[in-house]
Amino acid sequence: MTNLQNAAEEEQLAHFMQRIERGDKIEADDWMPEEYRLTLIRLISMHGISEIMGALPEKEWVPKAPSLNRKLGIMAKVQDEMGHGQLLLRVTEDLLVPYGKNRGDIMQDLFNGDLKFHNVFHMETKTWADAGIIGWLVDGAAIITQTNMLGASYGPYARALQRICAEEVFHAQHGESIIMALAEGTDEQKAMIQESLNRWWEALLMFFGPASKETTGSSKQDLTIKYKIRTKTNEEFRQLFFDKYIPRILSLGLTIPDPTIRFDEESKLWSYKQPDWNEFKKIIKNGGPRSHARLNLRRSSYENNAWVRDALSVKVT
Ligand SMILES: CC(C)(COP(=O)(O)OP(=O)(O)OC[C@H]1O[C@@H](n2cnc3c(N)ncnc32)[C@H](O)[C@@H]1OP(=O)(O)O)[C@@H](O)C(=O)NCCC(=O)NCCSC(=O)Cc1ccccc1
Repeated sequence: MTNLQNAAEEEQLAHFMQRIERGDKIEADDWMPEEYRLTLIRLISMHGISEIMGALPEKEWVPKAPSLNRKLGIMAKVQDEMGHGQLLLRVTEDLLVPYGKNRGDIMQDLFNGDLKFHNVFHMETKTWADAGIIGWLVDGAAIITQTNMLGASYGPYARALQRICAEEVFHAQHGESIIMALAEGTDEQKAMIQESLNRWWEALLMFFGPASKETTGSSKQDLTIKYKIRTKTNEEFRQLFFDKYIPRILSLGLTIPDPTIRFDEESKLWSYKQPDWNEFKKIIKNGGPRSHARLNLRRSSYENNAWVRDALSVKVT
């Protein structure tokens, strides 16, 4: 590369960073550095595919919901999550244009194990309380990370998140309503929530990702903050989750399954028992209790529906 080309590229990059600094929205066909494009592809494809895989744990409870109203509610939620996934895969597809890849390739990356989905969706849903905990606390956690990105520098993602976040608020209310009904129920129902919370607690802490790269060997937090895709670190998100949900959990008479957890008045931070990050690494490499079953289900429904994609892609002359 000549000195002239180098200088032109540096100027282009400086101009891009000025746009980021002054809060411009970057659009799909604007020039962007490859690092920015790859950061977005990694984040949004994982988010999108997690929404799709995230519909499966609750889908298992559609036939077993305890009333018709609950069945309608959980079915609507499952549909919404699949819709979020489709929307986000479309946003990713535009970013993939220079690499000649599309949504089908993202799905293949999932099946090949090259694309991860969020740790919580590898877990079992053993009881109806699990359906409530997912809506109340997993969606609650998702609202914390996703509302932080409503102002993201990448316009198409920020706009998609407006709709997604609005719907996630309904999902959290749906989950809260399941939990409130159980909390006002029999001793057995109350025990069911506590047992579910005990099993989900570690997964909920892991949801926000490790605090630093020492845990997994890599962290993209600095990049997403540098490019103003988000403003807070993984640990700041986890602390916001504690601030919001610990008082609510305790007010229902439940116990946090961590006897060491406490709020430090001086630092204004919660100290808590770290989840098992080695287990986290295993789960996100598709070694969780339901990873294979859910991937198999996704693969077979993708294959069974191939005829619909084929029919839609036929050009009528
Ligand atoms: C903040 C964070 C969660 C993590 O920050 P990052 O910058 O991504 O991570 P960082 O670089 O610090 O980590 C180092 C390494 O660890 C990986 N890793 C980290 N955490 C996880 C994890 N939890 N699970 C698995 N892997 C994780 C990470 O990829 C990286 O791996 P690499 O080295 O690249 O191979 C971010 O992904 C985010 O905001 N995402 C957008 C929102 C979103 O996706 N929402 C969730 C889905 S929607 C939802 O829930 C709604 C719903 C509810 C109910 C039912 C259905 C649907």
